[in-house]
Amino acid sequence: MKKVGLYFGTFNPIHIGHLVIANHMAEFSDLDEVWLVITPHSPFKKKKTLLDNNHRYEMVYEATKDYPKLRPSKIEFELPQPNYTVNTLFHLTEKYGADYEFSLMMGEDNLKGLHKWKNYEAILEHHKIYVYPRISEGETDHSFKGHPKIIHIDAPIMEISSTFIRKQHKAGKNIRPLLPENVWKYLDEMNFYR
Ligand SMILES: Nc1ncnc2c1ncn2[C@@H]1O[C@H](COP(=O)(O)OP(=O)(O)OP(=O)(O)O)[C@@H](O)[C@H]1O
Ligand SMILES: O=C(O)c1ccc[n+]([C@@H]2O[C@H](COP(=O)([O-])O)[C@@H](O)[C@H]2O)c1
Repeated sequence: MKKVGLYFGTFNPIHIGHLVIANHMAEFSDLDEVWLVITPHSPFKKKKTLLDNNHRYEMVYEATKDYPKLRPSKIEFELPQPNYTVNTLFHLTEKYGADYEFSLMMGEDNLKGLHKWKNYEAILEHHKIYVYPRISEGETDHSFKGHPKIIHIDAPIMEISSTFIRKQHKAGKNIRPLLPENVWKYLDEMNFYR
């Protein structure tokens, strides 16, 4: 059974911070593959500046096509919105559970908010969570400290965000090195975030 790490995000757009983390997890943990799941509508985020699902998918596809262990996933496109991760995990397990063991991947920042996620107890009961370091404020809930299903992986810290990229690109700054080259080309040709 293949071990798959699910990396959920809006990827608006995907940047090298995402790619470094996804590759690090695929190479340096016991995961066999990482699937980057493009979320149409993240529960705590406004949809305002969000690019169309298929454009975000296309950029994730372009970023990962030369990496055999990384795969873009459209699975949430057909599920109800906002997209609660517990529903997606249930759906994926029903569909592919015979061949794949699914775990979650998230930064330490997101772990600090996990107790606010829908049915997070059910998520932890059935799945492992791989956590990478991220600079952030606040404390991790004490029940998550030393939790047997929460696995810390020491990946590099890259403080880049899609918000920064969108904003600075709009302001006419050169943000090209922060994006995989194919993603930059697509974004530039399509005139996104202008
Ligand atoms: N530079 C980074 N290093 C590690 N993890 C990141 C980085 N940027 C985002 N993430 C994490 O990757 C996941 C997917 O990222 P997502 O596209 O949703 O966020 P983002 O890049 O912070 O976007 P935005 O700025 O639009 O909110 C999230 O869990 C987010 O916390
Ligand atoms: O299921 C939930 O309640 C839930 C709440 C917040 C976030 N998530 C997932 O976490 C991913 C990253 O969230 P965000 O807001 O940091 O982009 C997002 O794409 C969702 O899939 C899930």
